[in-house]
Amino acid sequence: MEIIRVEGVAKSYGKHQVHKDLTLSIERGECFTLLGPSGCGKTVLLRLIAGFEVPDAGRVLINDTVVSDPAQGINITPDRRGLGVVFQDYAVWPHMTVFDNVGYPLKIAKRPQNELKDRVMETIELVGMSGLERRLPSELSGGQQQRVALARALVANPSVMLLDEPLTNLDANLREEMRFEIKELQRKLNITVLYVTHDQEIALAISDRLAIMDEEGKIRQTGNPWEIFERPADSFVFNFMGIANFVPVRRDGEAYLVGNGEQLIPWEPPQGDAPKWVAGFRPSDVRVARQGTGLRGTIKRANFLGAMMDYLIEVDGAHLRTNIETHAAISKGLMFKEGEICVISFRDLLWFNAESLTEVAKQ
Ligand SMILES: Nc1ncnc2c1ncn2[C@@H]1O[C@H](COP(=O)(O)OP(=O)(O)OP(=O)(O)O)[C@@H](O)[C@H]1O
Repeated sequence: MEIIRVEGVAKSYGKHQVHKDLTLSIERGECFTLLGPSGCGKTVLLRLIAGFEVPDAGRVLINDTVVSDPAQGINITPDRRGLGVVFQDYAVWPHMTVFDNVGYPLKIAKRPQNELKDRVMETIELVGMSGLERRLPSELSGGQQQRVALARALVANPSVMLLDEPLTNLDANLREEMRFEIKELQRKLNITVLYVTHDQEIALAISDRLAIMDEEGKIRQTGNPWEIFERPADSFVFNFMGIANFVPVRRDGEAYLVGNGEQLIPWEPPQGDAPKWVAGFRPSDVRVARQGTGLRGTIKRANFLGAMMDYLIEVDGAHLRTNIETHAAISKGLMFKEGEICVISFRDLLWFNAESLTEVAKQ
């Protein structure tokens, strides 16, 4: 059952149209991520849902209640939408203790003192901050401050949490730890989370479902992490979810050749009659060997990245990237040097129509 519904929403700032006719549904109890490049309108959408912005057209519903509908003159204020919000720039208040920061939403809601105290202590414990109630934010680490912001968003028992890139300012280790904690909290409290980020890894790690938004604010695909990664709806999604190789192919009778060369691509050819095709594959979907069947190429660049070896390979004028675990490369004799000859084959490959580079040709 859906808990948030955005229906045909449009939003412009002056001449700049950020959203036009955007529709999106979020199910009760799921962790839903909105993933898209910087500036595509993710924060604007969250602010529209939270009630900090009013749409020019369309409606927003929360729990089947219309909370924004300019056509009807409806605009419920943020504090009456039952949402917990952690915005990137919505930091904790520096002059207030942890206790006062977390208790603030209950204080302005004029909740009785006893209830406020119990609930604040309970929420502080929930985010693992017990014992630090009297500290000021300046006496906390970045991760602890982020926990305070989370606690403040959770204290009023919201049915939905809106999180806007809450981990951006944390270092890599802390980011990973916090993303597991957010997921744990969501499961434990059985609440709905709408998470906004441009970080693919976080999105794949925490989401039940995710939506991929392009630069124009258009949603290209909605699905679970597996569907988004393995069954991208188009080349934008495919490319956005990791480095992708797009290699033009030449059709010659039944043969499909790379670039201008004479080598057959060792993969089922595309069906359909697009005038030109492009083969799309991720570096991890390329197998590299010293001999055997496959496409012959030349190692143009060999980069040691610690756990991985990253190779740039030229095949008949086309350049493609592949990577292999360093341990595997050593044990299998695949530590290539620049200029060496290699043979490549594929674990997975998708055909794209070269004209638009948007539609995946179904195999
Ligand atoms: N109050 C505003 N006035 C004018 N333009 C705005 C306003 N808020 C957002 N925009 C513009 O709307 C576009 C979308 O901004 P938004 O903050 O939603 O992007 P985002 O996808 O969240 O990006 P990021 O991942 O970098 O945070 C941007 O071009 C931004 O400049």
